[in-house]
Amino acid sequence: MSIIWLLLKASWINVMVATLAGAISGGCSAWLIALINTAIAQNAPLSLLPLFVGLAIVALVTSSLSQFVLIDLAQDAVYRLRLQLSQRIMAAPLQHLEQLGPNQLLAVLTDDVQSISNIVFVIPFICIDIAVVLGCLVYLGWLSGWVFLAVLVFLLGAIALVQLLLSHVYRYIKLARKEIDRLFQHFRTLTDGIKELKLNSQRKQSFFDEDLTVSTAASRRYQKTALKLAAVTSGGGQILFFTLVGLLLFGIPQMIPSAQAVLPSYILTLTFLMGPIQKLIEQLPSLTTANVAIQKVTTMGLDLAESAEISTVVPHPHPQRWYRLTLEQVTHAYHTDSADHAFTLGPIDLALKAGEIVFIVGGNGSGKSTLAKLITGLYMPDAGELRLDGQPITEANLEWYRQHFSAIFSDFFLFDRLLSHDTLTPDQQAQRYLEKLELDQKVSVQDGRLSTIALSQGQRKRLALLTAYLDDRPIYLFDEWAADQDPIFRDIFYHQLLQELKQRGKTVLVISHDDHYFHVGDRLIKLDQGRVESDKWQ
Ligand SMILES: Nc1ncnc2c1ncn2[C@@H]1O[C@H](COP(=O)(O)OP(=O)(O)OP(=O)(O)O)[C@@H](O)[C@H]1O
Repeated sequence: MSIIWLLLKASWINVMVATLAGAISGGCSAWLIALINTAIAQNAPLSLLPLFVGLAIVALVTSSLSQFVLIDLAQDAVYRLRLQLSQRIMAAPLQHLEQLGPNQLLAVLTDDVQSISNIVFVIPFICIDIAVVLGCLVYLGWLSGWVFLAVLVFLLGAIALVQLLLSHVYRYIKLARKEIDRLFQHFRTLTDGIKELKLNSQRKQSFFDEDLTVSTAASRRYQKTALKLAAVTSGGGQILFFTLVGLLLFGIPQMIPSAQAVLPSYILTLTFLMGPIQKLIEQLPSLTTANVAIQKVTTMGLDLAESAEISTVVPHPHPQRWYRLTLEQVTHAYHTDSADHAFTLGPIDLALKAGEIVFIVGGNGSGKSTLAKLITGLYMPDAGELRLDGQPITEANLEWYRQHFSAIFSDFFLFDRLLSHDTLTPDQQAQRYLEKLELDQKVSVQDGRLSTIALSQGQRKRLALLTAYLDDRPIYLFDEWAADQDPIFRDIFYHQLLQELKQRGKTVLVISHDDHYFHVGDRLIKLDQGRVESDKWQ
């Protein structure tokens, strides 16, 4: 049923057009059957030929129209679903996405959307088959009210039985879908942890036997059970169909003697119906899978939409001037399953001035990156307030606020497409920076794209710095940027690049463990267990 809602939401007018065209096509098909019955009874008089040809043409044209409308509708629905989900992911708060984890998001974006897309492909054919079945039922009703009533009672019983079997299919498909989340997690281990797996055969074997095989086997078990139940349902449907034909042939003449005359027409119509009914039954497992997928996508979509940040138009996407950024009693807690190990940052009071080089230091897990995410607006404080030049940062101006920052986190992502806001083209600007970062022998830029990003970690970080330079934001944040640099370039970074940024009026926040270089900062903020332990100007 969810699939119908998906289509109705896409465009109920088109659903109506398709339904009407499908109904006409189904009606014409039923009429054709009636005509064939009449023709057989009357030795096929030629006077019936024009009607026969006309009905066949109308049935074909309306069925094609209905299919075209449904093809557009269904493919548009999947298109919108993909974009809407991606937009919702982009709009969801970072912490919420971190809690969900990449596996769940990927499973929905790939597996579920694919299941929906698969069924959407056959929806037009399913609808035409339904229209033909309904049209024929109307014809059967017209042939004989009593026989139709008997057939209807039988069909309702059969549908209830099929529905019962389907509810079990649904249960197993849901269980199989649950395993998919776990499988995606293992696939990520396979791709991201391949080096570690290759180097440790014991770990590789235990991962393969105890994680990957267990999940894959569970998924196979549930899928097999679901498909076998679906096969039983399909076989049951066929048996029920033959039971109905038998009932009509041998039972009805005993119960309703007057119906004897219409029975040949009934049997012919039901035999004609066998094709569409069989096809409908064959689609049941895919329909059930798609419904489970739609439920998953809807739940995830609603969950993301509920937590979505307010989308705002940023009035000045490249802000340059600011004077004072303050954090007042700001706190942030990570919500984990175990309350004993939950980490809380703050309350923190800080005032940052434009044009400073500020070092944020402290031991592992002291909260430096968490503080960086709060300062850059990636996390909203649980309590307390951020203010930029006295203006409180709320959801309404968060997007604008974030545009003040260019950050390279330790788990940075490198885009190969460059953006530039200068009068120079990105290629010209980037070439200058490539030389400065000693990468011009390795990488070139053409049409705003880097020729390669397959480089060493230190070189990739230099490319990230290049994109940050091109961003040209007023505040730069580097989270352990120099950790992967060779001693010579590390020295260039602390002594030359940071100073150049300062001379250009930029504020630079540097998270660092390089205590040899702490002295190059104007200020040193030391964190310990989520609190500011010391804050010194030097
Ligand atoms: N996504 C997360 N979910 C739950 N807890 C987290 C998450 N990220 C960090 N933490 C917790 O917050 C604490 C502070 O982490 P944070 O990354 O801010 O420290 P850090 O000072 O940057 O450490 P390091 O020097 O090792 O990079 C950690 O001890 C961890 O327990």
